[in-house]
Amino acid sequence: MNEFPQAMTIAGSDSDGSAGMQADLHTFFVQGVYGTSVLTACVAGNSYGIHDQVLLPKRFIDQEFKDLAEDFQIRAAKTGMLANSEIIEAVIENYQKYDFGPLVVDPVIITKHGDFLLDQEAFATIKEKLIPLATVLTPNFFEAEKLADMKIESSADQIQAAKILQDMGADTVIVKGKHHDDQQSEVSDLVLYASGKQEWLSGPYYATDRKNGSGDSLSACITAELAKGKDQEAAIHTGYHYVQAAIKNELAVGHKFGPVNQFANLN
Ligand SMILES: Nc1ncnc2c1ncn2[C@@H]1O[C@H](COP(=O)(O)OP(=O)(O)O)[C@@H](O)[C@H]1O
Ligand SMILES: Cc1ncc(COP(=O)(O)OP(=O)(O)O)c(N)n1
Repeated sequence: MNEFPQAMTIAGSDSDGSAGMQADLHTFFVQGVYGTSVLTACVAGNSYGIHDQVLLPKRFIDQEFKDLAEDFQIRAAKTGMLANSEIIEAVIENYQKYDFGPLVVDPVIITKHGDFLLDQEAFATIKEKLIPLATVLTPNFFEAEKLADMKIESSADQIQAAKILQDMGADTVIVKGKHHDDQQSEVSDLVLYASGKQEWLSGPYYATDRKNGSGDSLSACITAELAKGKDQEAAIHTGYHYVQAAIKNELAVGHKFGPVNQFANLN
């Protein structure tokens, strides 16, 4: 009993299944990990965009954590959409109360199509209270700019932002590369490990409209691998290759901006 690897996503539901909790649970499944979930918010949307959001009350979030803590042996967890300071504080309080293993923090601020999923007033709470709990922090370049309070225009800036975020208390920081220019040939993510070791994970730039949920899939795959007992470096490498395959092998669902293809990683 209870030996099967179990992980937890603390995130919002994205109704079109491309990102958020759905992407996390798809990824856990594909990676052979049992997925549990603490739902923070519900987002109504489809491949054309997001059209409404509803946030869940703290008492319900507290109950979700309590129920999972009492019954499951969760070995790793990740955060996604946390919406505002009240929800972030509730997540931190519960995370510190129970033992859910290492925490992957995906500091979701905005989707790649410009919809905000976090109130601006919550940036300080993420920086001061959530980042210090992160085993692995996975900002995209925009989130890294906001949280490190600097512009990222070069590889040196990517490293500098990672150092600033590590100084806030995260163990390992992945500052994901820019990918917004159809003229670019490569995308490079920078990993700054707790030891100080730096590693560039680079691959081809894919000019596709089917990459919703790329960031969630990366952080969820790292979480799944940590839940299986993999070390950070191995978990990050697996996560990176998982997302590369999911972007490269397009999946035709939805009519506009589709999801990355989690099925590409099924054996
Ligand atoms: N067009 C692309 N071509 C190649 N890799 C990409 C592309 N878009 C995203 N990635 C990769 O997907 C992963 C998630 O990054 P990103 O999309 O920036 O996260 P987020 O969804 O949080 O914005 C990273 O490893 C990044 O390098
Ligand atoms: C409910 C919900 N949570 C998170 C996201 C954003 O997902 P992410 O993978 O970080 O970014 P995109 O690649 O989808 O922009 C979301 N859309 N919905």
